[in-house]
Amino acid sequence: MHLSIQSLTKSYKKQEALSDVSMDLEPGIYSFLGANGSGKTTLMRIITTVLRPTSGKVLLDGKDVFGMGEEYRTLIGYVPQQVGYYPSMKVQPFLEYIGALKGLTPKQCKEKAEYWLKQVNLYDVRKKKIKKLSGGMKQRVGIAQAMLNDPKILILDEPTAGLDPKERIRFRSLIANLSVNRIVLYTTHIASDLEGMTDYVCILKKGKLVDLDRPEEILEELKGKVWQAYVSVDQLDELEKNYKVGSIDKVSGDIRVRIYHDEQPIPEAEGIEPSIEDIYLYYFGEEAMIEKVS
Ligand SMILES: Nc1ncnc2c1ncn2[C@@H]1O[C@H](COP(=O)(O)OP(=O)(O)OP(=O)(O)O)[C@@H](O)[C@H]1O
Repeated sequence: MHLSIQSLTKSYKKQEALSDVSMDLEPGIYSFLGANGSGKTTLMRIITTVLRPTSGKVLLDGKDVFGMGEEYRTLIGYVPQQVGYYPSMKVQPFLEYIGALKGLTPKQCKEKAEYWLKQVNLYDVRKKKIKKLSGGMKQRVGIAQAMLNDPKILILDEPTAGLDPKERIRFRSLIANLSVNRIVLYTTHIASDLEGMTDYVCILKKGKLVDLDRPEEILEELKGKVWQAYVSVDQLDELEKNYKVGSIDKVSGDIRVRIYHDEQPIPEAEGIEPSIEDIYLYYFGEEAMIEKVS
C-alpha cells in the first residue's frame, strides 16, 4: 500500500493553508508536528476526502482517491479533533450504531464493537454513558469507532490533546499495535508525543512541509544547533530578543536556558545533545514564544 500526496495546495479565500505539500507514505506511523494554524487539520481532511484541495492530488496505489468514492472511504478510519460522540449514549450501543452506519450487519456490529472495546481497553465500561468517561477513555472510543471496519489508513487529529501522562503512554502503545500493516497519521503540537512512538516526523510550518524524516535523523540534523547557557535576567532578555530560546529553568540561583541557533550564540553557551523536545522548539521557537506571551 502506497499513499502518494502530490503538490497539495489549499487556499481559503485569502489564506493559503497548504502550499505545495508532497510526500509518499507506506505502512507505519507518521506524526505531523506543527504550531497552531500550520495546516495539519487541512491536510488530514484532504487525505480523508472530506475537503478538496485547490490543486494537487492524493493517490492510493496510483489511483486518485477523490475518484475512488466508497472504495476509498472504507479504507479510511478518521478520528477528528473534537467530537461530541452522543454523550447520552452508552459506549457499546454507540459503537454498534457507528458500525451500522458503516454498513456492517447487526452481528458484525456486535462482534466488532466487542473486539475493539477489548483492544482499546474499554470493555469494562461498555455499559457506561459516554459523558461519564474521562478524556482518555473518550479518545479511545474515538479510536474504536474509527477501527470498526478495519481501515488500512488511520487518521487521528490531535489525539493526545487533553490526555494526562498515563493516558498518553497508553495511547502510544495502542497506536504502536495498530500500525502493523497500516498507515497511521496523527497530528500534534506536543514534542513528547514523538518519543518512542513514531516512525516518521513530518514538520509543517505555515502550510509548507519543511522536513520529513525519522526522528533520529531529525535529531542528527539538530546536532550543533542546540546550546545551553547559564545567564542573568538581563542576559535572558537580550537572548530572547535575538534568538529562539526554550526551556528556561532556575538552577541554584542561575537561569539555565536552551538556545537554538546554527552557530554559538554567546561565548558562554555550550553545545548540547539535542533531545526530542528540542525538535519542536527548534522549528517553532518563535510561535512557541508568542503562545507563551499571549
Ligand atoms: N474553513 C476555513 N476558512 C478559512 N480559513 C481556514 C479554514 N480552515 C482553516 N483555515 C485557516 O487555514 C490555516 C490552517 O488551518 P488548520 O486548521 O489546517 O491548521 P492546524 O495546523 O490544524 O491548526 P490547529 O493546531 O490550530 O488545529 C489557518 O490559518 C486557519 O485559520
